[in-house]
This record gives sequence, structure tokens and C-alpha cells, in this order.
Amino acid sequence: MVTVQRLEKSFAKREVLRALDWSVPAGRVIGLLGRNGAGKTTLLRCLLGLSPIDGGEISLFGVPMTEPGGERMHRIGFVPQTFDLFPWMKVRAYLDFTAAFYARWNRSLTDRLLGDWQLDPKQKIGQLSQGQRQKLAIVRAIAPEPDLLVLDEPVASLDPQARRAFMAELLELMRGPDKTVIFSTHITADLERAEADIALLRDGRIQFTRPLAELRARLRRVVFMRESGWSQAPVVAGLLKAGIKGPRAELLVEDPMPESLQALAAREGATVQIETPTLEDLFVELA
Ligand SMILES: Nc1ncnc2c1ncn2[C@@H]1O[C@H](COP(=O)(O)OP(=O)(O)OP(=O)(O)O)[C@@H](O)[C@H]1O
Repeated sequence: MVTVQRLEKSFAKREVLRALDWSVPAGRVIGLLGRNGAGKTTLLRCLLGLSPIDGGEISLFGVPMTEPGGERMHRIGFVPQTFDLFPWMKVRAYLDFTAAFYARWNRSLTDRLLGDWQLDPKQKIGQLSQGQRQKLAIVRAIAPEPDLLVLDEPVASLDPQARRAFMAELLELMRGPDKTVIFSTHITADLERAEADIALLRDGRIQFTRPLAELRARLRRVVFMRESGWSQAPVVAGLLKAGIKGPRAELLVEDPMPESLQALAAREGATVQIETPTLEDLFVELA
């Protein structure tokens, strides 16, 4: 669905994306994670052709972005982080106006969502709250029934009820072998709800794209404890990250092997514990 090869993007002298490779298969919901400033918005904008790239190649639906993109745009929905367009337009007029640009437009869906999400078709966009505006941006993005839906922190301004309703709606609409959703978020509960694949953006690259369930099943926190402390953390098979906090050496490990960890602890004069981190802890450590 999306293929990125050696993508480079800098602002002035700040390198944001560095030789980034990424392949997103069709039929998946991908949660794009990374710290503030990691480059998530930049990456999403490059994918959609909204931001010029400095190097590398991007293909959508198997077609290089360098090809003319008229067809492609009908198959893409995008919800930007902020939505400040057309403050003078009324909600209904805005949707009708936008519909004219698309080959497909599901009017009954927009009507239902306006009702469900309590958006008044007669209200001016400029008078909507931030959260209402975000809802409108979401309605607008999914009405063309896109094959690829890209959302940049779509739920940041939504209240918990609206977030839940939105995620449910999104998953229902985008279910199907040819539909793909990529959304950036800091809210780990939403990723759990979506049973998303997690793509982690760090140091200008996608470090991995893996199903959430797999990360949850395989990653563990391993804690070695020793009163005399540690000059460096023990090195074990499957080590992803290590840190030292006083007597504790805390390791994030993939598929830890309890017996060899016990043996290592005995050799080091330490005790060892294997813990299951919460999803949020996991991301704090990985990002
Ligand atoms: N138009 C721009 N001009 C200059 N620098 C920019 C521009 N847009 C982004 N940057 C820089 O690029 C880096 C990545 O920004 P980006 O908005 O992509 O991060 P992000 O991961 O989406 O962050 P957040 O989680 O805070 O939304 C930041 O250091 C930012 O300052």
C-alpha cells in the first residue's frame, strides 16, 4: 500500500528523516508512534505529497509519487493535526463543496456521522470547538471511502466518549483487505482498541512495524538487583534497551530466557525479576 525507500527530509540544517525505509501492507491499521518532534507529522505529510522530500522514493498503491497523482488523491483520506480552513463556511456547505472533488462520496455516512457526533450542519466552521472541528475533519476524510486513510493525531482534541466512538467507527469503515489506516497518536489505549500494528519512529527512521499483540507477548522488563549497583547493565540475548537506576539494572528484552537470566544473576551476585510492562511503559521505554 505504501512503500518508502531511503526517504530524506530536513528543515534548514535539521535532519528529521534519515534514509527512512518503510513498507505498509494493505489491510492493516498502523499506529505511528514517536516522541514529540520525532517527525511523525513530517513523515505523514511527505507520504501524501504535501511536503517536498529531499531524497528517496515513495510509492502509494504501487505507483511512484513522481507520477501524476489525480487518480491517487481519490483513494486517500487525510485528517491533519489542525484544521483551520474555511471558517466562514457552514458545516453542510463545506461537506457539499468538498464532495464535488471526489469520485466517491458517501452522503448517507456523512449525514449519520453528523447526527451521531452532534455536529450541527448549519453551524459555521469558525464557531466550532477544536474537538468539533476535528470531528468534521474526520467526517470529511472518510466520506470518500478512501483505501488509505492517514490521520495525524486524530483524537487529540476528542473527549473519551468521542474517541471511543471514533475508533469504533474507523475500524468498522476501514475493515477490509484493501483498506489501510495510518494514524499517529500518543494515546496508547486507542492503539489497544484498534489492535494496531505499531510503527515506531525514532532517530529519523522507522525502527520496526509489528503487531501490538506480538510486542505485548514478547517484550518483558528484566530487572537485576544488586546492592553494590552497576557500572554497566548486563548484556543478555534479545536486549532492546538498558538503563541503570541505583541498585536496579532495568532491561527491555525480547523473548527473555528465564534460566539463563537466573544463571547470569547468580554469576553477578544479583537477583532477577521478569515483569510484564504496561503498554504505556513499553512505549515510554522504546520511544
Ligand atoms: N515547517 C517546518 N520548518 C522547520 N522545522 C520544522 C517544520 N516542520 C517540522 N519541523 C521540525 O521537524 C521536527 C519534526 O516535527 P514533526 O512535527 O514532524 O514532529 P512530530 O513527531 O509530529 O511531533 P509531535 O508529536 O509533537 O506532533 C521538529 O524538530 C520540528 O521542529
